[in-house]
Amino acid sequence: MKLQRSALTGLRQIPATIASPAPKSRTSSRLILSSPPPTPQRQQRHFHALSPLRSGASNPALAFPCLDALETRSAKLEATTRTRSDASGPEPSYTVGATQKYHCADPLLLDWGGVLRSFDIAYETWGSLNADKSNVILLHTGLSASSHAHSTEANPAPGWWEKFIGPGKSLDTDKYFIICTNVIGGCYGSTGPSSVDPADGQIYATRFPILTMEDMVRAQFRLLDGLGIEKLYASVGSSMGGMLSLASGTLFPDRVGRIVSISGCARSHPYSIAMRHTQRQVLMMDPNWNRGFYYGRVPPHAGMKLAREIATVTYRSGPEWEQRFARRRADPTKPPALCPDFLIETYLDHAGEKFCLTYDPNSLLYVSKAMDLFDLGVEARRAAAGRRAEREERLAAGGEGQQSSSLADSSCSLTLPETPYEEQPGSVAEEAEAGSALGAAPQGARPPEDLIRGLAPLRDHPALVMGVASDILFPAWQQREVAEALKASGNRNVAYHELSEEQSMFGHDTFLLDLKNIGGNLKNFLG
Ligand SMILES: CC(=O)SCCNC(=O)CCNC(=O)[C@H](O)C(C)(C)COP(=O)(O)OP(=O)(O)OC[C@H]1O[C@@H](n2cnc3c(N)ncnc32)[C@H](O)[C@@H]1OP(=O)(O)O
Repeated sequence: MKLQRSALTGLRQIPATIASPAPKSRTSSRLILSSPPPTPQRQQRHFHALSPLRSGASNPALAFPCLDALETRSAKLEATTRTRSDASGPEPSYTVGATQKYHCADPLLLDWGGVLRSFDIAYETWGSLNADKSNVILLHTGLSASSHAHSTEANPAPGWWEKFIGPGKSLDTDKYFIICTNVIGGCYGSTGPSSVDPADGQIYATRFPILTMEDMVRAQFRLLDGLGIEKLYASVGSSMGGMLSLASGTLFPDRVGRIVSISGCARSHPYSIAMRHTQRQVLMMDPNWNRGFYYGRVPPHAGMKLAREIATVTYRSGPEWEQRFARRRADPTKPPALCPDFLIETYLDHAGEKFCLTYDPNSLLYVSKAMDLFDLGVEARRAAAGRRAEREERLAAGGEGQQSSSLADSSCSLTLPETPYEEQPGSVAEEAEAGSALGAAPQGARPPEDLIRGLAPLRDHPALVMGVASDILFPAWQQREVAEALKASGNRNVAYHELSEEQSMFGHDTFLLDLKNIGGNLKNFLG
């Protein structure tokens, strides 16, 4: 094998076969041009340093297997588009496994002005409904989960809460009839951006309206209406499901018996919004996203992969990764690489790989935005009610014609203001005094008045709130805030459990993994 001498050190020998010439970059020429004027000695050194450039680059170009893999996937997906005659495109159907489906033919008016003229809800059930239909538990999912919380006869694959559901389990199917739905906005059978708009027979894509948690809950209660279920024994959820659970109780206090919120919150805080923002941005910057109109074409799988990697950083914890991966590299015998190299990097890469073609990218955008918009404070709830009332009035007055103009009004036209934003020192503290600010209240402090009043509809509902100290996405202070706000609103039946770092290092994902504490407390609470 022919060997070349390393240009700068002269120490390393590089096989010529892998020493492909690096592309001439503007950066490197700029660097050379901006060097200080050469002295005779420096000139001599420069000659030695630069001479290998005459016969090629100083160093071989690095290899990028992570980018090769993305390109290969794009090419495969592209080829699928070309070879498929039905023009349905290369993206997966997303819906996995058999579910039951409820079709609601009545329009659903949404909080931010959009409307679904009709919609489907995919759902699955476990256990038996009792004669007076009083044993129903509505189980809410996290952001990207389907209704498949547990295996069923129709779909025997394990569900996302397989170990928590069953006879004698945390959600005891000997006692309760458990219903889990895919949320609207999702892609596992419920109406979402990848569904067809009944108005024109085309896929919604980003013509799908902005959603809220409350919209998702209203759709779920339409399903309950359809099943003839007047009141839930309990509303149970973790993560986004915890938000949905609280939203169910505040929207329909007479139709919910008990509330369980695990690693959820009563309103999204700026850090969680920031983390979801970055995920949406990397996804939307993937050229294949095409402003949401990628159906029938190569989907934005690279953006999805990166979004999932960022999400995974928020789902687990540093202490867990310290124990699990420490600073180990995947292959310490190889030189470092810019592609995944450390075990934590290959882990994130794997998490992104697993997810990038299993969930509809537009669903990720809409559902994660709905999480950002979540706020059960009384001011936000009043404002939403006001908007709805106004919209309903306009629709009633104008009928179908008004409906389309209401949709046009609801389309987002926000642009960044030309005047630079200026921080308002003191305003947050003042708002906190007035009881309406977001923020981590010191332990034992009274929660914001706005939230106490917003959660007041739940004052008579036995409630279980659980949090995890190692969770950075829905931090434990938010769980304490929910529990304290419920108590401050007059609720005397609030159970609060916080798992210490010793009990769980799994961060936000603890709700999926900790059968003993999460599952145990849930079982005790439900009775
Ligand atoms: C915000 C909301 O509303 S909800 C958010 C909820 N969270 C999520 O959606 C994330 C979901 N989490 C998962 O899917 C997890 O896999 C869980 C919770 C189901 C299981 O977690 P764990 O059992 O701890 O496994 P984890 O996924 O961390 O690691 C195992 C996987 O990583 C792979 N892996 C582990 N270490 C490495 C590594 N260093 N390099 C590459 N791959 C690795 C394993 O091979 C395994 O792969 P597989 O899943 O394809 O079999």
